[in-house]
Amino acid sequence: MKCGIVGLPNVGKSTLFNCLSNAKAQSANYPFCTIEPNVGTVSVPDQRLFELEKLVNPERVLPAVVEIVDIAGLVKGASKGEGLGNQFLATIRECEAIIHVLRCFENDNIIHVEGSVDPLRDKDIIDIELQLKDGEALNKAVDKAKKHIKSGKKEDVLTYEILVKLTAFVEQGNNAREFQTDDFGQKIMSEVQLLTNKPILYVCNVDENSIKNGNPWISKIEEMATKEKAEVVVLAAQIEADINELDTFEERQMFLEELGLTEPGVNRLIRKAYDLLKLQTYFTAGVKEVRAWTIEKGFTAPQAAGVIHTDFEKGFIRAEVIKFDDYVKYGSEAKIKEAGKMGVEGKEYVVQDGDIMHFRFNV
Ligand SMILES: Nc1ncnc2c1ncn2[C@@H]1O[C@H](COP(=O)(O)OP(=O)(O)OP(=O)(O)O)[C@@H](O)[C@H]1O
Ligand SMILES: [Mg+2]
Repeated sequence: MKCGIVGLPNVGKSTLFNCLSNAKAQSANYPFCTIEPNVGTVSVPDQRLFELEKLVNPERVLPAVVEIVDIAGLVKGASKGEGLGNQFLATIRECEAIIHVLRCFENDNIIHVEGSVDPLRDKDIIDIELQLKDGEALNKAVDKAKKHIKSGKKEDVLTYEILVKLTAFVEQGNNAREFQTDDFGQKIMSEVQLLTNKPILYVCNVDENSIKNGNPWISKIEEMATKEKAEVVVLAAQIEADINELDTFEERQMFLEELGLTEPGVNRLIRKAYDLLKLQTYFTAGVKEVRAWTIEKGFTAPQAAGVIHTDFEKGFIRAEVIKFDDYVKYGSEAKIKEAGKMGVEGKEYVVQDGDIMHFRFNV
């Protein structure tokens, strides 16, 4: 599961990537600094892990991770191969969700490829390029679907009709994710793997001052995002990157507090990205290791077990489930059992966010 960071050149994508990830990307004040995509894994901050650590006292703690890709900047004409055009778009296609960075900071020393700060205009530039690319893909899909309607099958006719409507919708300058359709339409749409149908989250990259005093662009971006049913995160990538460089936790905390923050803005971003990918967490807790595992929402117990090892899924017998709140309330597995709070669940059980799981299986 990957999240791609997109935006115009020189808006702070690599700076953001560096605050998020252990991998380091080159970030500098010139457009097209990034050419090859940078890939990094990001730990998902989760307070519950700290609480379980206190209770279980394990040898190690492993958080959930998501993969983040820092992509080259996109310019007008990218869909026709301008800038790093097509390569850029291919990388986005491989991502399951998009983080779109919008420059909201003024700084005359940092080149803006459009000559001025206007994040809504910038957003439109990117949207148009992605829509053009989707238009190409859709026209091909329509041609293909047209051949199938000769079969006379109702489903084929419907597919064709939906694709024609969707193509017109996108060609009129809309993102596919806003197309109103039923489940069947959604399925058809997902098969075309459109760039503008990926779930999206906007990052307002502001300066330090805006964190304390606000920034006029934020409300405009929020308004736009509400219409799109997308999420917005406001953060100052440069200052967060600087804070990240500090050696001790105490120092970092002190600087954050000076900004009026209790945690880095990127933590909020990671959690939202995790949500955007429709992911959730369950835990395993033992003396050797307390660990967060990533599953898709709706996974059953055997599917969740399969994330640890395929044998766990194949040989699944049952799962013992403790609710996180019970773990904290009773303090140990023994006491939870005593209180009759350990659930025993079968193959049909749908794992809930925060469940602490033990799997019984044979191979
Ligand atoms: N919030 C911010 N406030 C001030 N300066 C910033 C902020 N975020 C990033 N910058 C500066 O903007 C410049 C461009 O940043 P960065 O290299 O991260 O952009 P990019 O989007 O990755 O660009 P490219 O598309 O060329 O790879 C850097 O000099 C960085 O220090
Ligand atoms: Mg970059």
